[in-house]
Amino acid sequence: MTKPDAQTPLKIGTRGSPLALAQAFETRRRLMEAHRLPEDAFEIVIIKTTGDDRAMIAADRPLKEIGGKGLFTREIEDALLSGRIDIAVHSMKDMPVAQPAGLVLDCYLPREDVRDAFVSRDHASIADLPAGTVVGSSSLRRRAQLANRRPDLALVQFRGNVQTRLKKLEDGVAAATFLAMAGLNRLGMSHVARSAISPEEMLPAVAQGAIGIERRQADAAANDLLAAIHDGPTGERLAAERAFLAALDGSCETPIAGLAVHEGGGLWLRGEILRPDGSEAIAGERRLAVSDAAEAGRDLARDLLAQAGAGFFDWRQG
Ligand SMILES: NCc1[nH]cc(CCC(=O)O)c1CC(=O)O
Repeated sequence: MTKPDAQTPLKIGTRGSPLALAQAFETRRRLMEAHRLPEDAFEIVIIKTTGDDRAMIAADRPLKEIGGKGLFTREIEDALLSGRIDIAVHSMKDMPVAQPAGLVLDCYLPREDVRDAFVSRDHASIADLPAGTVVGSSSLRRRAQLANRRPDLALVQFRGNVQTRLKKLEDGVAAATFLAMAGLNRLGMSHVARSAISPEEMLPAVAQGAIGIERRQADAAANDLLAAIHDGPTGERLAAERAFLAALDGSCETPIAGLAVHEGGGLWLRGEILRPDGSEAIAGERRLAVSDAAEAGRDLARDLLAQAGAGFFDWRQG
């Protein structure tokens, strides 16, 4: 394998937010350690995405209204395909279940904490929130789950990167919000979390806490480099979760939660779908062999869809 060096560094593409950069640095560190390469064998290339711009302009609108998940990945994938970058670092929870032709996304770093963090100055947990408290979140899943569990609370849209959202809390736009524990940990900001929310209370997003690294299918050198830092157990968990998501035709208009954990040599997969207003939630689980991840994920999705019945997805037309 031809290894990258200072003359021909491996170009690592990433968005420019502090969290995205922390993820790119972690990827570089793991590649340096696995291959005994110096830092200058890598170049971090920041790719500005349409999503970053539009999110800035329309900070108070739901993501689906400004163009959805793909907005944040399209330019990065174009940069990969054109050769401007060699690998791309992503939060797996933001990634569609299928990649464009010519690209592969099968390298995952060891997963961080999968839980959501409860963030608030005055309150210790969701249970601690008085009726009528204003909670900020623009995540369809978190909004639906909170409305389902606590219909007595008020929700406001709350988007932007971690720093922006914390500023909004400080400014009193809301009394509490949610962030991924993984993001806070990677930013060295775990102190911001008042408590971690258990998956029993709020099942996290599919792939939450996992970093994925995308490459060109034909790039054998990148394939070899990435194989050394891939975390197999994370791959097994995401295989089940993403099969579940794919079978639900998961778009960012659908509140979906899913989590697989290893248990007794196999996997325990839990899933939940909700109406966006929280008026109905349908949950289920499967215990499965690791080798059955794709089939079991699809099977759980079919089960939840059958329980949901006609009408559950009517809001999709709205
Ligand atoms: N949608 C934004 C996003 N994508 C990934 C993370 C956190 C890190 C992760 O889950 O890996 C976040 C922020 C958040 O939900 O607080």
